[in-house]
Amino acid sequence: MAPVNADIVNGSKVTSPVKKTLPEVEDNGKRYSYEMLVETANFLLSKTDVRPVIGVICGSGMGSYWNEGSLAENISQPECIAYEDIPNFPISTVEGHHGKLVFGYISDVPVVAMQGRFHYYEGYPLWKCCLPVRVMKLLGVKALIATNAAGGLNPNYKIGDLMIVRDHINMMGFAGNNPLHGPNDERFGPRFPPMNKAYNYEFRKVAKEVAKELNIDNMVREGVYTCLGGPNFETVAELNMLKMLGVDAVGMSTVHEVITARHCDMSVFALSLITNECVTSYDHDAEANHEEVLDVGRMRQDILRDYVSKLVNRFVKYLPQNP
Ligand SMILES: O=P(O)(O)O[C@H]1O[C@H](CO)[C@@H](O)[C@H]1O
Ligand code: HPA
Repeated sequence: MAPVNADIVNGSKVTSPVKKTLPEVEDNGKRYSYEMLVETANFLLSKTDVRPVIGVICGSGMGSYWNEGSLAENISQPECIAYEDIPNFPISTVEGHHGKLVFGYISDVPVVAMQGRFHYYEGYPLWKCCLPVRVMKLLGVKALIATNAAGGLNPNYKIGDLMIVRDHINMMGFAGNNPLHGPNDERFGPRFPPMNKAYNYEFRKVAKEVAKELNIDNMVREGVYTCLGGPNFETVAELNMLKMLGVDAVGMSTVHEVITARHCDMSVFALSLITNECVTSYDHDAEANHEEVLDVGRMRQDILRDYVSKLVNRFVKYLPQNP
C-alpha cells in the first residue's frame, strides 16, 4: 500500500495544506418564491439605470472572469455588482468564474452579463443554478445568449471551434433532475412547457450569416449539446454512449438554463466553444482538464467577443416588442 501523504495526514490528526473556507451552497430544500425574485430584481434595478433586453451567460474562460479583451470586458459603461451583494443570489465557487453581474451595453444594446455561472456540481440544486435566468426575465430581458466551454465529441470538430447549439439532450432530466421540478408558478410559465423549439431558429440562421461575414464560418459548426452533472470528466464508455445518441458536444451547464429561459418565454441562443477533444478510445493518452478549458477560452476570446457583439447587434431586431 502507498504511504500516507504526510502533507495531508499528520499522525492521527488530519490537516489541510491550504486553509480554505468552503462556501455554503446547501439550500435545505428551501425554494425561492416569485416575490423573493422580484425583490432581487428590484434591488438590481435600483443599482443601475441600464434596462437590459439581452442576457449573456459567460462560459468557462469565455469572459467568465475579467480579462483584458474578453467578452465581458467589451461591455461599455459597465456597472458590476458582485453576486455576494445581491439578495437571494448564490455565489460562484468555480475557478475562472468571477461572480459578478455586469450591466452595460454591447453594440449599443442594453445587456446584463453573468461573469460566472452556477453548476450542479458546486452543490446547488438545478433550480438555484438557474435563478439568475428568472431574475433576468424580471429585469426585462427578452433573449438569452448562453455560452459554454464543451468537449468536442463529433470527430469533425477541432479544438477552438464554435458550435451553435441546435438542440440539447437533457440527460439529467431523464433521471428526473430538472430545474422546473417542484410546484409550478404560472407567473413564470406553464407546468408543461414545450422544448422542441428551444433554440431560436432566426438566431441560429443569423449566427451562420454573421459567421460568414466575419470570415469565421470555417470554425463555426452547429450541433447537439448535452449537460452531465460533473464534476468529473467522462469515461470512454460514457462518451461512446453519448456519441451513439447523437451528441456533438459535452458540458456541465446550459441545458437547465435554457429550459428555465424557455419556460418563461425568453428566446434562446447558445454557443459552445470546443475546448478539448473528448477521448473515445482507450489507446488515447490525453486527459481532459479545466486548465486546458480556460486556456482555449483565452485563445479564442477575441473571436468570441467580436462574434457575440455582432450577434447582439443583429438579434435585437428579432426581440418581441412590448405590447
Ligand atoms: O459550462 P461552462 O460553465 O462553460 O464550463 C465547462 O467547463 C468546466 C469544466 O472544465 C465545467 O464547468 C463545464 O460545464
Ligand atoms: N466534458 C464535460 N464538460 C466539459 C468538457 C468535457 O470534455 N470540456 C469542457 N467542459
